[in-house]
Amino acid sequence: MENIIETVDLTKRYSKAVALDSVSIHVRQGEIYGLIGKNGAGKSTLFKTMMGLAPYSSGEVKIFGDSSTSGLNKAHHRIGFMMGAHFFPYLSARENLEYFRKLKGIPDKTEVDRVLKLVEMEKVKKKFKSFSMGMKQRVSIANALMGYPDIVVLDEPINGLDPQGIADFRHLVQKLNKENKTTFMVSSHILGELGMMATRFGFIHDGRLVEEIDREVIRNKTKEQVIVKVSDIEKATCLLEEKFESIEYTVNGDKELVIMKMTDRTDEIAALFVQNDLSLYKLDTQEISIEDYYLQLIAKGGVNNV
Ligand SMILES: Nc1ncnc2c1ncn2[C@@H]1O[C@H](COP(=O)(O)OP(=O)(O)OP(=O)(O)O)[C@@H](O)[C@H]1O
Repeated sequence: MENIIETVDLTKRYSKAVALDSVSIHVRQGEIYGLIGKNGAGKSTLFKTMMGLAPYSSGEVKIFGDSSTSGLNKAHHRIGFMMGAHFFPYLSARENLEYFRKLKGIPDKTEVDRVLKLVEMEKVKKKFKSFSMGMKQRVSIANALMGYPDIVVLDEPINGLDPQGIADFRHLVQKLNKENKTTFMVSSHILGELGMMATRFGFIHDGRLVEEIDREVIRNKTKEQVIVKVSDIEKATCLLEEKFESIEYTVNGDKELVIMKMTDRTDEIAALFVQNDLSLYKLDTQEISIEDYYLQLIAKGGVNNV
């Protein structure tokens, strides 16, 4: 698959802070790319530099394979972008979107109705200022979808949505991705929700992209853990290292071991501990959540052997 958005060693410094530190992302055509990071990780800065709204200190931004200023200007017109929900307070959703339709030069007058229906806001008549946070987000998402953009970039679109709104949003993104082949790039600090939606992830932490990974690859990696609770963790790890060459494990607390890629050898592990007089309180295989995967990744500074 072709990279539709790419950054090469993109670095952005504010006077003191390094907001982006040599970030190289690769968003491929047709995917739903989840950009995951805590508050302050650099997600908004990445979007702003990608969209030409903030200058960067060094590196390169390429959209549709073009990094020239004129190429990027053209590309930005093919991207629906949402960052916050900033609209005229005394206008309705329809009036606000009508304003942006004209501003964006979209000739089709039915477009406002189409996108309002997509976010289930077509019947709302009241003014923007009296909207709930979730309604504001919906209008903002609708605005990004106007004009059938090839790429839709959404900065924290889930913020303020209730659980039903989050589920609706997920279905909408998946539907547009499938039916219109729209590429999505969506950021969030709530990984659980994007975990159910994105086909690929970029994990960003302290301005660095720590990993880019397909959902399927994470799924395979997170399937293979054996969780062991045992009376003497130190002895258990010594036994494991003696018996199994290049075993990978982490220790949770003082009594739980998480052993990677050994789900087919649980009998041997149990026998090893019992024969060496260890009390085995638990031996289980489990799939870890993408959230746990991410937390482990961050804890290890970006190298995950899960
Ligand atoms: N205009 C600015 N001037 C100085 N520092 C800034 C500015 N904008 C962002 N930063 C800093 O850059 C870093 C990245 O911020 P950014 O807003 O991109 O993070 P984020 O991942 O989008 O988080 P959030 O979800 O909280 O917005 C932070 O340390 C932030 O304080």
